[in-house]
Amino acid sequence: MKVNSYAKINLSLDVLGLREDGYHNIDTVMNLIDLHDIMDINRNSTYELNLSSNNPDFPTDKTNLICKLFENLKKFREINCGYDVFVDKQIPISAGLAGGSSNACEFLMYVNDDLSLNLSDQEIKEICRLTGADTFYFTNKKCVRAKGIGNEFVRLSDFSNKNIIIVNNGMSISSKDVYDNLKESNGGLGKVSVAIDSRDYETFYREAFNTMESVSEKLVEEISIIKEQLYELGANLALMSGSGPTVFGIFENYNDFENCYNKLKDKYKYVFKTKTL
Ligand SMILES: C[C@](O)(CO)[C@H](O)COP(=O)(O)OP(=O)(O)OC[C@H]1O[C@@H](n2ccc(N)nc2=O)[C@H](O)[C@@H]1O
Ligand SMILES: Nc1ncnc2c1ncn2[C@@H]1O[C@H](COP(=O)(O)OP(=O)(O)OP(=O)(O)O)[C@@H](O)[C@H]1O
Repeated sequence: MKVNSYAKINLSLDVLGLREDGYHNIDTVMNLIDLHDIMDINRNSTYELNLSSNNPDFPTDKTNLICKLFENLKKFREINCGYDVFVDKQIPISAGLAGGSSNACEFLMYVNDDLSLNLSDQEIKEICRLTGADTFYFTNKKCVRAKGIGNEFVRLSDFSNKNIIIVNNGMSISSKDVYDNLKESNGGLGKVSVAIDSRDYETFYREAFNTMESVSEKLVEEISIIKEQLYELGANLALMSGSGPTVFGIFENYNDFENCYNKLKDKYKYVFKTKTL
C-alpha cells in the first residue's frame, strides 16, 4: 500500500530555553509542503521490519525512525506481524525538513489502521514523543504554531498554495549540534503568528526569522549565500528550515518563481519547485 510522506518547513522558529528533560522549548510555525517521499508498506508474516530505499544514505537499521517508532508502538500494543517498507526518498536527509519524522508518523498511522489498534490521541502523542520531537506534527498537517518541544499546537489560518523554492546543497546538519550551540532567544513568535493568522503577509515576510540560522550558518556557510540569491531573484521571504541546511524561498510572483528555479536548478544538489499544502 502506497502512502505519501510529506516534508515540513518552519515558517519561523525561535528556541526559548533548555528544559529539565534536556530538550528545548521552542516557538515555531510549521506547514507541510508538497515535496514528499512515497512509502510502500506491506505486512509480512515475520515479526521483523524490513526497510529499503532508493537512497543509499537512508538508514535500514534500528537507527531508522520508522524502526524506533515500531519499537515504541510495541510498548502500547501487542503486534503480531512485521512490515516490509520501501521508501522512495525524495526529501533530502538531515535537511531540516523532518523527512524521517514524517516517515515514522505515516507508518504509525498506517499500522494503527491496518491492525485496527484504535490508539487514543494521547497514546499517539506519546508514541510520537518517544520517537522524536517533530514526529507528532504529521498527525496534524495544518499550519500550526507549535510550542513545548514542538508537539503542542495552535491552529493558524491556512497558508496553502504558496510558491516555494527549496534549495539544499547536499550537506547535512544534526539538529542536536545546533541546539547544543544555541545561545540567544528572540522572545518568541508573537508578531509572526499574528501576521500569518490574519493573512498580513507583508508583515510576516518582514518579521519572519529562524534563531537557528546563527549557528547553522557557521556549519554550512552557503546558507547565507543561498538566502541572498533567493532575495535577488525576487523571493518575498528566504529562510532556513528547522536546523537546516535547507533554505526555502516564498514567491508571490509566479514569473520570479519560475525564473528562480531555472537560475538555481543546476547550481545546487537539490532544488525543488513546490508549494505549501
Ligand atoms: C529543529 C526542528 O526541526 C524544528 O521543527 C525540530 O526541533 C527538530 O526535531 P527532531 O529532529 O525531531 O528532534 P529529535 O530527533 O527529537 O531530537 C534530536 C536532538 O535535538 C535536540 N532537541 C530537539 C527538539 C527540541 N525541541 N529540543 C532539543 O533540544 C535534543 O538534543 C535531541 O536529542
Ligand atoms: N526514515 C528516515 N528518513 C530519513 N532519515 C532518517 C530516517 N530515519 C532516521 N533517519 C536519520 O535521522 C536523521 C535525521 O533525518 P531527517 O531527514 O529526519 O532530518 P531532518 O530533516 O533534519 O529532521 P528535523 O527537521 O526534524 O531536524 C538523519 O541522520 C537520518 O540518517
